[in-house]
Amino acid sequence: MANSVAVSVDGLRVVRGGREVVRSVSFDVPRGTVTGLLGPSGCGKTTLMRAVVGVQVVAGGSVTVLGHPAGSPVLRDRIGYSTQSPSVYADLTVRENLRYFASVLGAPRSDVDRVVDEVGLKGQADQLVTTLSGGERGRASLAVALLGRPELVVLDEPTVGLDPVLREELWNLFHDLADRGAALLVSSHVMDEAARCDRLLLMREGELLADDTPQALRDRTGTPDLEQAFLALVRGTA
Ligand SMILES: Nc1ncnc2c1ncn2[C@@H]1O[C@H](COP(=O)(O)OP(=O)(O)OP(=O)(O)O)[C@@H](O)[C@H]1O
Repeated sequence: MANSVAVSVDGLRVVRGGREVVRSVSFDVPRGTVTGLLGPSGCGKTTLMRAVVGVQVVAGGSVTVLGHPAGSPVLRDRIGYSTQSPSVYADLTVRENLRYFASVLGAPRSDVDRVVDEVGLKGQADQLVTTLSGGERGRASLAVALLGRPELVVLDEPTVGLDPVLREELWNLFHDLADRGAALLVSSHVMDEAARCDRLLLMREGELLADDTPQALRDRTGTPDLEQAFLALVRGTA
């Protein structure tokens, strides 16, 4: 039987610029769920995601992804990662970018139309990336991360700058992907997105304050509001 844990992080420590920005963090990301990574700007979310996708030098601890050490070459086409800065070629159209990345990743060509549709860029598929809005460019990057149906999808603030309708559509897409068995690790610094996650990792100053379901966090802190729950955890009153 396949392991139900997609990512296992144990005692992870990361030092950047001479400062420990991730301090002994441990958690699992289960398959078939959307796990949210939430916390204020600068708390270490991107650094943690970089460690999971295997592009971050770590000072200690271990990160195991789909049964392999993070960064193993065998994981290359099993993980989709979308960074905060769009990583698509500005002088190509959306479709040209996706065809190129599909061939690099060995994903079927039919995937191009699927992911264009999933991120809601059908109307812009033949537009040059340079002419896209910021939100559209971000979605083009997201489309690249979804090529090849990765088992783990790591998305760094994928809904920044999007209107509420698009945000809703993308969160529905994330849950569809999880229902099909993928593990998603999605960061946000907007607390109202926390309620949309199956599980939450709340981070502050390089440490994990909580690793639980939204409901359990509300129950534990005695507040119906996740922002208030976060504040209660910060103040140590929960
Ligand atoms: N290359 C670097 N050199 C030195 N310090 C760094 C470097 N990259 C990040 N940091 C520091 O590490 C800490 C964590 O940064 P990180 O980008 O992981 O935060 P974040 O939670 O993703 O923030 P945001 O929500 O603003 O993107 C920050 O204090 C940041 O200033």
